[in-house]
Amino acid sequence: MALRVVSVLKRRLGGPGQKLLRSGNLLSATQHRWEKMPSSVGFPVTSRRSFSKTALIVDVDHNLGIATMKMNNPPVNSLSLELLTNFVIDLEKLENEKRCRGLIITSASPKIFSAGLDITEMYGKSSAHYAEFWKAVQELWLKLYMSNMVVIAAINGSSPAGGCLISLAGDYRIMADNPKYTIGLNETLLGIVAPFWFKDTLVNTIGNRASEHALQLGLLFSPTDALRVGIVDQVVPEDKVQDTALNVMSRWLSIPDHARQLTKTMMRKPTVDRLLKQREADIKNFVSFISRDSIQKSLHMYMKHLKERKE
Ligand SMILES: CCCCC/C=C\CCCC/C=C/C(=O)SCCNC(=O)CCNC(=O)[C@H](O)C(C)(C)COP(=O)(O)OP(=O)(O)OC[C@H]1O[C@@H](n2cnc3c(N)ncnc32)[C@H](O)[C@@H]1OP(=O)(O)O
Repeated sequence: MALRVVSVLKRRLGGPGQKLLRSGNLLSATQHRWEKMPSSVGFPVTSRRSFSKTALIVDVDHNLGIATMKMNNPPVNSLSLELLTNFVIDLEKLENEKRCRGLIITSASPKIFSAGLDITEMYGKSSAHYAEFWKAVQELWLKLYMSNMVVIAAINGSSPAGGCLISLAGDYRIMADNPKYTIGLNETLLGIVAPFWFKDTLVNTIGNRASEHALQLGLLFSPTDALRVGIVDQVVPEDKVQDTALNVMSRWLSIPDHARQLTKTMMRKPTVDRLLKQREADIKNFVSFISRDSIQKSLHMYMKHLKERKE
């Protein structure tokens, strides 16, 4: 199957996309190599590099120009300060790899894409810790939302709150068709409020009315409902998520990088600028909000509820 997908990738880049690239004199080293491949054989992986850090496994296929990043923070891929920090470091590395044009984000442990922000980072800690944590959350969103790479979320499990934000920050979302999985910004269920830039990212994806409805009620959507409302772009059988991501990537990579990137910037920059203009104020706001006794109590109760569910 993987070879078939690679053939599709080569065919796609040999088509109109390739012509566009040629006319714009924009062929990247990776695409040159693709062009030389005879179409009857699968694409040999001659240059593959992996780096694995705590909580993140990154695999770069230089021939395809695609990196796959697997969140690997058991049991639920909660976004701890460490995971957020490593995520940002690895994104920067990939962004600087000229031949890496596409990124697929997924989970190393099927069933949970990511449980969102690590709640234990948000209660019973110092103000300095909350500030550091929030800065890392901001940093990841800023880097991901404005990435020069094509970013596809291969959502192979549940994806509440911060997990949903990571998916929304990408360019395209593919979710596994399993009614047990849910996705959405459910902050209000925890007694907290999605910050304005979480809200903006959702509004940019599904529009104002659907966002207001989803945010006020803290809705967690099944894959079918997520597709209906537009939170995800495609729902596919569980075992087809990765191949579909590669296939979709080939379509996106057939567009000349500079044109696609400028378009992405044009669409997203106003949203990003809103946070950049008030980044420090947003951190202060988070610290003061999360430090409130009532909020600390809500988070504590929520964690207790998560644990009691199992008993
Ligand atoms: C007006 C101004 C506003 C300014 C801004 C201020 C406010 C703050 C905004 C903050 C935005 C927050 C974003 C977030 O992402 S908050 C996190 C939201 N996440 C969730 O609600 C998900 C909670 N988890 C679950 O629903 C489930 O765990 C699951 C992901 C569906 C997985 O279910 P299952 O496989 O059954 O696993 P368990 O529930 O048994 O969980 C296993 C252990 O993991 C712990 N856990 C789960 N989620 C988290 C988490 N997010 N953080 C930390 N730990 C988590 C769970 O307690 C279990 O622990 P145990 O084994 O020790 O019992």
